[in-house]
Amino acid sequence: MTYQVPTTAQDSASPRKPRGLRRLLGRQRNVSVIALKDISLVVNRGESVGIIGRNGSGKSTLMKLINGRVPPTAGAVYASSRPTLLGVSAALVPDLSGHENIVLGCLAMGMTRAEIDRKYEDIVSVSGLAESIGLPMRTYSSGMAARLQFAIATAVDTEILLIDEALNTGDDQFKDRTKAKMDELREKAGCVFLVSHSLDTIREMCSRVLWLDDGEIIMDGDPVEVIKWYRTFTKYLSAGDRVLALKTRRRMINNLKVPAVLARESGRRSSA
Ligand SMILES: Nc1ncnc2c1ncn2[C@@H]1O[C@H](COP(=O)(O)OP(=O)(O)OP(=O)(O)O)[C@@H](O)[C@H]1O
Repeated sequence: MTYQVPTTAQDSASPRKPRGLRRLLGRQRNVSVIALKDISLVVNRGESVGIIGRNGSGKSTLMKLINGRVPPTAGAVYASSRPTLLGVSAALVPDLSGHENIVLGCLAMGMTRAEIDRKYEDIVSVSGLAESIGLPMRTYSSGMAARLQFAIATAVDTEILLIDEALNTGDDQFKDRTKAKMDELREKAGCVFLVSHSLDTIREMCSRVLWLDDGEIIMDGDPVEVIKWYRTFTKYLSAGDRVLALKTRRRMINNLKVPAVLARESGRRSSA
């Protein structure tokens, strides 16, 4: 997956001196940023997949690809239904109350008024905001806003849920409720993807973990094992030992088992 980014950096290769504004801004041209390199994975019903990795490793890009928000520049993503992407930046309206935002958010996700009425109490209960639900959202802390957003997003009957960093702002009580909600979603034969820098959250919530680095899958498997090796890698980096860090990275990639991706014609879900 490659992004095309316009840049105004001076073109040192050009012998011609730019004039005026062009000189000030430099020559505009596109540079390619490779966000994901040739990755391949298959996720089955009932799995909750944590995605970890350093800043810029490609986690959010992978979520946007799975969701269909950005099209892949090569390869394809196949899903059995349209995934729902829950991100902390999704728009709720600060001047409206929690109650009004629930109605608005649910309507935006395609729910009917009858469905909203049926699910309203559950949404408020998951958010844990019963006492503040009549107050404008701008009076909420960022953690409270994230809780409301999580409760709204998970109310929709979605088979594939993508969560990008939304769980890290909640307190311990909320974490218990989100875990219960995620278990419920998995039991409904769906699957959940969770991006987070909180390794504890990932270990508690996920049945499988992907470690991404520099656009590549480094490890894919048991949460405890993947987190252990990711911690070892970041520890070496923090200590300035790039050689050991890269050795660890290479060793993990060499052990990686790339899944057999079935052709679309087979009728089975697959991704590339
Ligand atoms: N819209 C965009 N246009 C251009 N480049 C982008 C865009 N979004 C992401 N990138 C680049 O793609 C790479 C992967 O970014 P991405 O946001 O997927 O990483 P991330 O693992 O989610 O990072 P973080 O942990 O910091 O949120 C980075 O090099 C980033 O600069």
